[in-house]
Amino acid sequence: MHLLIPAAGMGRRMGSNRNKLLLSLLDRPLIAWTLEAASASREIRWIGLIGQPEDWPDFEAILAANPPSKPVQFIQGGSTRQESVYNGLQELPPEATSVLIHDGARCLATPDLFDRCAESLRHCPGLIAAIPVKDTIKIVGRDSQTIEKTPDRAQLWAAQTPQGFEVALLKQCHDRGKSLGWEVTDDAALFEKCDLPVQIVPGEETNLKVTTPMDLAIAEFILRQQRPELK
Ligand SMILES: Nc1ccn([C@@H]2O[C@H](COP(=O)(O)OP(=O)(O)OP(=O)(O)O)[C@@H](O)[C@H]2O)c(=O)n1
Ligand SMILES: C[C@](O)(CO)[C@H](O)COP(=O)(O)O
Repeated sequence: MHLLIPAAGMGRRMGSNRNKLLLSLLDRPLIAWTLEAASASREIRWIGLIGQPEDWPDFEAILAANPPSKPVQFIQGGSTRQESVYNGLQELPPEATSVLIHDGARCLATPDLFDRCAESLRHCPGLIAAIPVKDTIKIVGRDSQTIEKTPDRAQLWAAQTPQGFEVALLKQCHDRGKSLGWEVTDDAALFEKCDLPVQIVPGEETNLKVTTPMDLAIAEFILRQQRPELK
């Protein structure tokens, strides 16, 4: 299985002046944890690491400190996550028929989650890891003040990554999105817009996306629970 890791963001919501994936989480840069989990997955055979060229020397140093058990190719990122994944798809080796896409910022995903997604992708054209929403969610008017409605929680799932797709279909969806100016925050949304089915794979409650400084503190807490030897 081929894996693309979008890692070309800035981390504006982190308030950082550099890519948040290079910030420290315990004793290592955040992206090192993501790479370690992908490397430990039995199913992943090749990793495309999508980044901004100014971060490549840091990525090289991270890989040199913990050499992964599979090839890693650097791919130039775009100005949005959507563009970065588009670039990644163009650089997949020709033999890649299916692909998993996993945010570099979801650094607590386990090797087992990668393996379960890869296995499920043998039986469907598109999937995402997701978990049922715990909160009651309100749809609020554009004034950000008044509730318009309360959707049925039984139908609400929080989207995570990995997300996985047949490469040919995902490329078609990205091409269509690009030509029609669609702006989406995940790849499943492109599949949905093209009326293609996306299956749910049970995600992990601990598979948070490190977006804000508070997420970084929570990720550190979870990592200490998962890896008691690091305490
Ligand atoms: N141009 C971009 C923007 C984002 N990403 C990646 O997409 C994932 C999810 O994005 P997000 O958490 O929003 O990261 P940032 O864009 O860095 O954060 P922010 O939106 O706060 O600036 C991250 O692994 C990020 O590196 C990317 O590859 N290319
Ligand atoms: C792909 C994703 O992680 C699923 O939860 C998320 O949509 C990324 O979006 P963001 O807007 O970059 O946080």
